[in-house]
Amino acid sequence: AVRRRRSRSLDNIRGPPSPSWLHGHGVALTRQNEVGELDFKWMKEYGATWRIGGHLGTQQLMTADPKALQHIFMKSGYNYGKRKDVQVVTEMFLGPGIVAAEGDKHQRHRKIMNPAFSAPQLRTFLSLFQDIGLQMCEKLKPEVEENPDKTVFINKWLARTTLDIIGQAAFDYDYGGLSNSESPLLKAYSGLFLDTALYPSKWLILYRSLWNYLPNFLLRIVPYTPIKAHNRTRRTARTVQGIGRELFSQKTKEVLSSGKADTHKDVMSILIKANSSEDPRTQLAEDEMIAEMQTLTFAGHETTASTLSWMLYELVKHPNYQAKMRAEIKAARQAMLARGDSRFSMEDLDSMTTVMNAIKETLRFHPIVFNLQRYAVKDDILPLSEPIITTTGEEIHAIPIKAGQWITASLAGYNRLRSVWGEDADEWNPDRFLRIDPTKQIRVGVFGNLMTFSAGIRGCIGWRFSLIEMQALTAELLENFEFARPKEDYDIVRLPAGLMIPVVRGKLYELGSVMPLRVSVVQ
Ligand code: HEM
Repeated sequence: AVRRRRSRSLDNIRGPPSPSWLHGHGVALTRQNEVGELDFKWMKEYGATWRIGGHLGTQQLMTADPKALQHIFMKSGYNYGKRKDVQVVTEMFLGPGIVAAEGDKHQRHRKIMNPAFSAPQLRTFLSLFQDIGLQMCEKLKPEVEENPDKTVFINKWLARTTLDIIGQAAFDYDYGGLSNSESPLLKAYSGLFLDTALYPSKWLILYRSLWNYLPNFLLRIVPYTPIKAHNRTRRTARTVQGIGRELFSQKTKEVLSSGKADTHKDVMSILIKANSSEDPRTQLAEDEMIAEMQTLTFAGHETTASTLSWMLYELVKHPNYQAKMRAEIKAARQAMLARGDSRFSMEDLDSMTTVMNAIKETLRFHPIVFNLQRYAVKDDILPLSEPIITTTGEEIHAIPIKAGQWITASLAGYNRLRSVWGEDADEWNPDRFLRIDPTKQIRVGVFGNLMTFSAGIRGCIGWRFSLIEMQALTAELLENFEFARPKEDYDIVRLPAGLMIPVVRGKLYELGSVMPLRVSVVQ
């Protein structure tokens, strides 16, 4: 820590004064009234890159700059690593899988997982997404028909739906999200972010920062510190692991028994096949494979459900756009029926421009992963596309970075840059994608020049899965239902709880994370 303090290299970068020597801005960032509140404020004051206070008087760089993000995530390989505290917390949640792995180890995980996430493979899941989407509609319909004024917590319905989708697509297994309200997984995940990641205490924040200075053998012990958030995390992880272990041994037997290998198309079977044909020295171990299942279950459901919830929230605020999307879906349905098909093909869904733009705009405006933490593995020069003015009044286009420097990538900030998204970047307006020319933007991210799925070798492996799922579910939802403001006047805020979660202002402890909407059946 002393060495890091001495090697401060950001003295000439402007930024807000640190509110505390002990915590820096660590506490303030977790206490924002809304996700992005501080990022947007600081961007207005200092430009797209600025300095914030770290723990024990250290400095951190925060950036939303396109070129800087491209450099960190897409051009530097593993030179900007995940911090140890982030790795340990991730491993507590998800086990020793792809998200916690670093360097060569990560490459090994990614190599085994990549084949299961190719575009042709994912397209085969479309009819599954549509089936489960329809099941959700069939279950929701009687509830809203019976009581048209009923307020529906749509995020809960979507989470149950996406849990079933990931269960079937990834493991050919029914998690019972829609059919069983007592589903052990639903129970384990319910309220998880509120219990483990919202408003961590000052001491927990500091304690975790200090993990970065501990030797690896001690890092194996810290998750067992008897802290409520850690206990809850490990309990949830144990439940998911238990199911994963059973499924894994069953699947391994099925897939590796002769003659059955090619009949299984779920992600896990593909992974087991890919792993078995690897050189034994680079194969994933059983606990790593089980961690992959934990990861897919966790990363593969709440993320998509949450993004869809935010899209419906915006569609309630923009009823004309909602009507435009419904008309587009209906027209596509008629064309599809006229040619003798009974289901939308991937081409049909891809041709729905207003739907796709609403999804893209929601990913931009409401990035559920709103920032990512990294540290510089070695000295470097960080290039900027948006030059900044230093404390001495000089304009600079690059920042020297010392090895060990902590950097926070503001995904929420980048997604609101006026230079990239236009003067109306602070408004939800899907039509911006009709006017934006992506070839004139600096290329970042894996999709639509957005940073929401991150980028490069550690970018979201499931982005295409999620996109097809959102396209299919949106078509089903909007064709069947209309979404409007609930009778009660709810003020929704975006709280930082690891992921960005929707909460009714003033009702956090009463309702938990909810997205209340009025839902009626389209006549
Ligand atoms: C709207 C939906 C989603 C969003 C916004 C999202 C976002 C992200 C982000 C920002 C990362 C980088 C995390 C980091 O560097 O620490 C990531 C990684 C990952 N995501 Fe997603 N994700 C979504 C859906 C999914 C789905 C559906 C799956 C699986 C089916 C998935 C699986 C993963 C995995 C396995 C990683 C780790 C990749 C690696 O480290 O190489 N995600 N995601």
